[in-house]
Amino acid sequence: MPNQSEDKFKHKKSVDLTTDHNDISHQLSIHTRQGHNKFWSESIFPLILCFSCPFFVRSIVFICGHCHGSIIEFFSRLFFDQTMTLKHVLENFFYFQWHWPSVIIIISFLIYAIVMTMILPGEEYAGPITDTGHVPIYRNNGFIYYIVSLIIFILLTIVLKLNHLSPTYIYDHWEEFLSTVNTFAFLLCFFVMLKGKYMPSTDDHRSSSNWLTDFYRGVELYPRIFNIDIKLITNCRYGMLSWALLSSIFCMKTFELHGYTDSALVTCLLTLVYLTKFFWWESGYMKTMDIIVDRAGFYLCWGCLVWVSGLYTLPSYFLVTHPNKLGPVLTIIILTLGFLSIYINYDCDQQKIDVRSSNGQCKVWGKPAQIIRAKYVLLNGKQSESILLASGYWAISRHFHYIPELALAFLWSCPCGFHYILPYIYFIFLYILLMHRAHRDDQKCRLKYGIAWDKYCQVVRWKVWPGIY
Ligand SMILES: NC(=O)C1=CN([C@@H]2O[C@H](COP(=O)(O)OP(=O)(O)OC[C@H]3O[C@@H](n4cnc5c(N)ncnc54)[C@H](OP(=O)(O)O)[C@@H]3O)[C@@H](O)[C@H]2O)C=CC1
Ligand SMILES: CC(C)CCC[C@@H](C)[C@H]1CC[C@H]2C3=CC=C4C[C@@H](O)CC[C@]4(C)[C@H]3CC[C@]12C
Repeated sequence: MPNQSEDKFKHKKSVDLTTDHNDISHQLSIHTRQGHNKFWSESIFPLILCFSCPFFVRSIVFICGHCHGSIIEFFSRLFFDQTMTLKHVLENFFYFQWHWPSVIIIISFLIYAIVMTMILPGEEYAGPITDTGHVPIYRNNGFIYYIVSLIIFILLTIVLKLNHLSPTYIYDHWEEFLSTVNTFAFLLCFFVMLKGKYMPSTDDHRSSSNWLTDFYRGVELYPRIFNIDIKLITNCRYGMLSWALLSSIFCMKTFELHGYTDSALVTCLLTLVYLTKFFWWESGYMKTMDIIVDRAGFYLCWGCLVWVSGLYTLPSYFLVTHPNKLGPVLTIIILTLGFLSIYINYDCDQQKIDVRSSNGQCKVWGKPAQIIRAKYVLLNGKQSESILLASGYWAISRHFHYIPELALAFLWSCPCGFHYILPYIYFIFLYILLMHRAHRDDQKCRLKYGIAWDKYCQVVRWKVWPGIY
């Protein structure tokens, strides 16, 4: 049920589409909250997250490396073991380090990502028009970038092996590596914030007097330096590729230590196929909430550099020290269900893209697409129209695509077994993130489309889980 404050905006004719979810909640808060609540959401909340997230990622690695993957052991050592005091933990955990080999790897990787993004061929495509009338232009070379990068990685691994070296060096120095990425990511976010405040690339920016808010949420929607799109680099070209490479490196390390291990292979394969799907659909990703709604700040940039490296790779990382034997039957079952989840998730995103690119003149599951034409007004007064698909997956629930996404996260974590909760932290995080995202997206669409969205909600009642939520 929409709440009262949402109702106020239901028939709002003009919606600031440059705003993000935080701005939407900000608009709502004008009507519902008092100043001291704003102080919490704009100062205390970002401050807590900027401190606790790095600490959280670091703790997870520490638990894997020093507490046998057991959260209970971590806390019992913390409270009852004299050799590990809270002071020791905090000293080690606030980790702004420069580990020089890691610095070289990170900078080289970043330069590689930027150069390849610039030189690889691909047709130009446009992102959605912003409220200020800006149309971001990208080159569609994500998939070729991913494939070329994997080939280079394989060749590099062979060369390193011939010289008695291995990319698993990164696993061996994972704590230093992650600390260095963390330092680097904080510096980058600070730089991106300053750039947004003093030299914004487009008019789609929102700066406040509160630097904490600006640091956490970001200032610019489409920051570019020498025409290089920062969000494309951090989210896709660095973030997603590093996820694929790190999962491969952790799988290689498991093989180095324990020989062939089916559990590590299953997790790695599912991750690689999922990320292949991601890069295939990258131009679709550049039209999602992360890009058109969320600005470049700590949440997105630090998240894609550190949170993804530390938390999204956790099942593969955990398997290095906790390998399992699945056997051929379980291997085949998990792989089949995993590939099916990836396919359904992709198909669902694709249905939406197809219906919009054909202006509603396409078939969905063999029948003419059921659509709702939703009008909205940009801040500059111009009227625009979008198509809402009300058949296929989009008739089952309004965010049905999150279900296969969650199923997959569970499937690539379950080779870790069920003795420890740690490898499921990604799954738990994703569950919370997606349920909250479904809510945020509903708010955003209601503000944008008004009655048309309500009409869609009447046809499709459920947010995510049919019959439940
Ligand atoms: N692993 C991870 O950490 C995460 C993965 N994901 C994955 O990323 C992908 C994209 O997800 P996400 O960014 O959340 O969502 P999307 O941005 O792709 O989808 C939501 C948007 O689609 C449009 N829309 C909503 N309903 C309809 C409809 N019925 N017909 C047509 N368009 C509609 C609206 O945008 P508009 O303004 O254009 O109308 C809405 O804001 C998914 O596959 C998801 O599973 C997502 C989050 C986290
Ligand atoms: C507490 C935090 C600092 C949280 C940071 C969260 C971000 C790192 C993630 C938020 C949304 C995530 C993503 C959205 C959609 C995606 C498409 C999918 O196909 C691949 C993954 C991803 C790009 C994913 C990546 C991490 C987030 C940006």
